Amino acid sequence: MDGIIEIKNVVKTYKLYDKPLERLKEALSFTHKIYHKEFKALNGISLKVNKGDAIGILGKNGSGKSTLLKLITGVLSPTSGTIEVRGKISAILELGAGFNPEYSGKENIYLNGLMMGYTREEIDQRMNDIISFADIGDFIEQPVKIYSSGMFARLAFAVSINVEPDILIVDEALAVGDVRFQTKCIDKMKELKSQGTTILFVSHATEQVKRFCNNAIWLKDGVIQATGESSEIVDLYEDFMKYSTEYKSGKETQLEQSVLESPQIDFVKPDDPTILASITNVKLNKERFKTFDELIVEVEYEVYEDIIDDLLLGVAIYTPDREYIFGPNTHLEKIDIPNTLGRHKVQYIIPSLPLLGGTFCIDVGIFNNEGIVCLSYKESAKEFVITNKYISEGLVYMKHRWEVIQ
Ligand SMILES: Nc1ncnc2c1ncn2[C@@H]1O[C@H](COP(=O)(O)OP(=O)(O)OP(=O)(O)O)[C@@H](O)[C@H]1O
Repeated sequence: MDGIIEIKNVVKTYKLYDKPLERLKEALSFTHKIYHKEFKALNGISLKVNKGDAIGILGKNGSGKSTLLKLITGVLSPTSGTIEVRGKISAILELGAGFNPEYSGKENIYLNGLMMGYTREEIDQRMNDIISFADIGDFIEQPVKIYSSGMFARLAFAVSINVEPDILIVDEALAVGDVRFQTKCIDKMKELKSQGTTILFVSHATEQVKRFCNNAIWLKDGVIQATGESSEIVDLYEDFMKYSTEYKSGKETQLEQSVLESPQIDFVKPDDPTILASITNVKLNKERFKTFDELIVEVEYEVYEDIIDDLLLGVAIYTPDREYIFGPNTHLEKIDIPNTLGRHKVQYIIPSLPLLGGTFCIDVGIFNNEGIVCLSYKESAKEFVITNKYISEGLVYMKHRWEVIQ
């Protein structure tokens, strides 16, 4: 089936001038001298949106979100590439766009409705719904130039969602309303969604995107960095914003290559007699997980003494900013590990990872004397990412139940 919006290889270039005068100089130049630099706000965007999709658009300031939405609504045209839209769009892009400041709220409702192709009679039929949704009292008869930004948002929203669009575009408009109004808008957007309206939704409130949208795209420097199920993309995006970890492809490997990059050489005792043991390799079963997946950390280590008493292995999980989450060791759990001369491998297995979304690091250490003397320690030996469907909020999923008492 064809998408309701199809974008193919779209580039949008802006001309940047160092001084405003240079724009004029360029326009008047007989020799066609170029005074501008070119800046690609969008660089090769391809996207297909299906009818009934609710798509969240994520990206930090300047990543190209508004430019993309303006291209879809036709306010801007692309420098190259094609955009096809099959349906009536209602958009709240910038508050105030499409409103005449001198007109009253009511007159602006007519203005907007007519611009969307409705007749006066059709607008009259919807007028009461729009006014009651906006809920700004007598201000509806006042010129909108005296409105607060909150009132403006109410009116703009009321108009946009009461005109039965095929595609509703909401760019950060909710942020200005109060919580009660936001709830009302989300409820109305849900209603539209259930009736098959396609929704494009830009919000810095990523939880809203997670809850409301089925899919999301993450724009970075004018290109689509990742696209997919909304809560997975939100997790990746939030991680990037917190830790600047680059998105890695979701390819799952059997046991991936060690970060320690030690080549597989024969076991050789080091010359340095103070080195009693050493961690030589750490592998994970994959680098991207979902909550409740099995995590396997395989630790390879070498012992250079005939025997090391009380040898213990610890594996710890941290957040990238070194918040300690969990760190058991073989001594505490009375597990014997090989402690004689040679190379050994031990697996640490969490059958069902309770961690919710995010990036995590694994430290690995071998010790003796109940963990007091460290023989070898690898900080952040491996890193893994957890992305999920929206199942809960917080850091870990705890077993729980609910009971209704009354
Ligand atoms: N008319 C313009 N002329 C020149 N550059 C522009 C113009 N409009 C936008 N840009 C630049 O294009 C880039 C993308 O801007 P855009 O407004 O699409 O980003 P955004 O993701 O919506 O940002 P924000 O979250 O701050 O609204 C930015 O670097 C911006 O400075």
